[in-house]
Amino acid sequence: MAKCCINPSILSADFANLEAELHRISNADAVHVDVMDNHFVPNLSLGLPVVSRLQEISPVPLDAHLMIEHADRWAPAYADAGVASVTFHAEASIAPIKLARELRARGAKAGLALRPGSGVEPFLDMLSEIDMLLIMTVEPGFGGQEFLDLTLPKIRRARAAIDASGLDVALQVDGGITEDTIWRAADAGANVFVAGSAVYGAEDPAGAIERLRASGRR
Ligand SMILES: O=C(CO)[C@@H](O)[C@H](O)COP(=O)(O)O
Repeated sequence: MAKCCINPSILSADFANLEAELHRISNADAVHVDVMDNHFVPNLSLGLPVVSRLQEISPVPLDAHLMIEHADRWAPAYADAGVASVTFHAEASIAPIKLARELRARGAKAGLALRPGSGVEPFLDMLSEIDMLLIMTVEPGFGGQEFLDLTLPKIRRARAAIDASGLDVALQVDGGITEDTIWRAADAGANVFVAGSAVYGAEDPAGAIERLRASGRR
């Protein structure tokens, strides 16, 4: 695998010491920021003002995952805040191609996310409009869940379509990623991995990132 990017999810971090927590994972490729609105998912996390502040203090680029309704309305502001990669849910967007173009026009990479139960096929014709496809490997909303094996065939189909397209689209997976599951997602074709509990639950988050990389490349 050419790439095995690990993006720790700050949902699992100690929010009281966020700046210190961010510096403990400075060997990560990006930090995955879970934005939840308590409507699209049954959980509430943080919003644009906090993400903007994180943007200022993070030693690595931000990878914002918007688990929010009305993505078309709210996502562009995250690109304007300088977030490197902004991922919105296909299920929360009325015009995903238009939104992806808008994010890119504002200088961000555009990501499209799918819930475990959403098919990938309806979105394969927009691969040229996005920089990353995120296949959720748990039901979005909470950290600490079990990796859903039923998502593996979808990851394989997405990988085949990306390879056939010849486009440089990252394939991200998020949820239940551990040293035991990362290699299976990698084997199916994922190359960007979000890990919350496996990183922040470890005594040495930087070491956990390296162990995940090694397992993802095996
Ligand atoms: O967005 C989500 C869940 O909605 C994920 O980013 C999780 O926060 C990842 O945490 P772990 O499953 O790795 O503990």
